[in-house]
Amino acid sequence: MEQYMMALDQGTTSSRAILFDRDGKMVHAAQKEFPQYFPQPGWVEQNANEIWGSILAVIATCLSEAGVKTDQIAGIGITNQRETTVVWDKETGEPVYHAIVWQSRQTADICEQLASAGYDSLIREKTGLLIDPYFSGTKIRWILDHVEGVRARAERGELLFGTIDTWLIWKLSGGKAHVTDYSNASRTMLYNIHELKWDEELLELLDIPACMLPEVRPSSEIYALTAAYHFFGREVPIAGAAGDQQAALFGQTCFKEGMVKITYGTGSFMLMHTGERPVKSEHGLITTIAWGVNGKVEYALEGSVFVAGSAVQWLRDGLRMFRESKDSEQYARRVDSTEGVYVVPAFVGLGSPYWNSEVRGAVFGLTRGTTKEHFVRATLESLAYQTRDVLAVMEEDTGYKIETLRVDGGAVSNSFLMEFQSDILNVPVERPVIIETTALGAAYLGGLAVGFWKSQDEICSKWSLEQRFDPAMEDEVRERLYGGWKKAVHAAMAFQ
Ligand SMILES: Nc1ncnc2c1ncn2[C@@H]1O[C@H](COP(=O)(O)OP(=O)(O)O)[C@@H](O)[C@H]1O
Ligand SMILES: O=P(O)(O)OC[C@H](O)CO
Repeated sequence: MEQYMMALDQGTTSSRAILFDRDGKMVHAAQKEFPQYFPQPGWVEQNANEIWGSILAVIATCLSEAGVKTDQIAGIGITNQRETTVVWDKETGEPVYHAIVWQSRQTADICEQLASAGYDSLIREKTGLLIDPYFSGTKIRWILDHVEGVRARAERGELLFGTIDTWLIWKLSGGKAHVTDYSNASRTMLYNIHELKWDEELLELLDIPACMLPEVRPSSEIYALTAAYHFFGREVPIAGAAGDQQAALFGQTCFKEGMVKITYGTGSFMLMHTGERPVKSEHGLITTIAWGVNGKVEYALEGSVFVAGSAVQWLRDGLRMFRESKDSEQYARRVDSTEGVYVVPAFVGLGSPYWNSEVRGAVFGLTRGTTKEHFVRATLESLAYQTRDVLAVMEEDTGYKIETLRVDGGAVSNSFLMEFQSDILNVPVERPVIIETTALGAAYLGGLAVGFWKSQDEICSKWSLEQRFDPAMEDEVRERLYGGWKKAVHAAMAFQ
């Protein structure tokens, strides 16, 4: 009977279960969206039980639609929206508060205090990160400070913290395993990425009890078996985990130093593999752990853009400009340019390379002649401009000239976006056959641990190109357009 690896990809807006065969081909996928909560401007929350429910639903749907039995699943790999923070009771399994999502700005005050007390370089040195509400540490602190009775319960050892990987592994294993992997730990602002341990000084600084924290393990290893009674009716090895951006780097087989990928999902994230060497950025990128595999921890340099595909969702759901995200392409193609319109989608501030929590979205260059088509095109173009902001500083920080860019994630099926991306970077863009690279990376990590695949070399041979987009824009046009974007971003930042 044919065997498969199952990837569980728990993203910001939806959960997916995807089956992969030994050739790394997608056999079947099931996907389910779940609710988002916006309790105050700039806050983004989710319900961890609803996330768990969506995972159970996609597992069941995927297996039944594919006609695959549980004894055909060799193992499970997990990948997740990163930084999103859950705190729950270890006896009842009940979360004490909503999951605070990575995009949420509700800890801006705590960050402000840390920055004005001068902790910037200490945090940078130990964790590779900047002080920003993005990371989990201040989100845990916020829950301990704001939810009644929670601090005392945490100090008595009754509560557990986890990012979404940890929460899912804990639930899948019936509460047996409280673990995370190196890549997820490196997003908490509490983990020392050089000494590979939770950092006591940072825990003290944020007043977070160490007993809440999960054990940190490699990204490819059997953490636990699924609790048979739950749903599989069988004990299936949970054999790999990585944050979604690191999993995408793995799925794109960027195993060599200097290789780069960008994933366009809710946000967009460019990661360069830097080998066993953590590279420090001078220009607003962050240093992160790529994964721990084969007894080795490897690092990446990352540019994190908070709003990418979610700007397209905003056009769709907020402004009701079209029914489906993919319709954005036909509107954008109906005009030859935006005629000077720029959209700066800074809905939750700006991440790399600006790191500005206060700035909000803006539109520039409107005239009486501006149409929906210009507006849609300007929004798609903003995704490409943000990528250029990040790529430019990544080249400066590493000294590498980026020759090609591997792309993946929901929005890369938009060929207009890919053409414009290549034009504005003046770099060829390569779209692989499998754009669900995040899930593929998780399957690979899990599959290596259970012997479904033998080695990273074997995996490398499975990457295949679907389409390459070569730059075709004149230099003068490229620089004029990009110059307009820089002016628009700076004008948006001036309006605070
Ligand atoms: N053809 C398209 N053009 C532009 N954006 C798209 C297209 N298809 C999907 N998207 C956007 O991509 C995002 C979904 O990508 P996905 O990788 O599933 O995200 P996530 O993992 O963050 O939930 C959505 O924000 C959606 O608006
Ligand atoms: O949900 P995505 O794919 O945009 O990924 C979110 C990131 O992991 C946030 O750090």
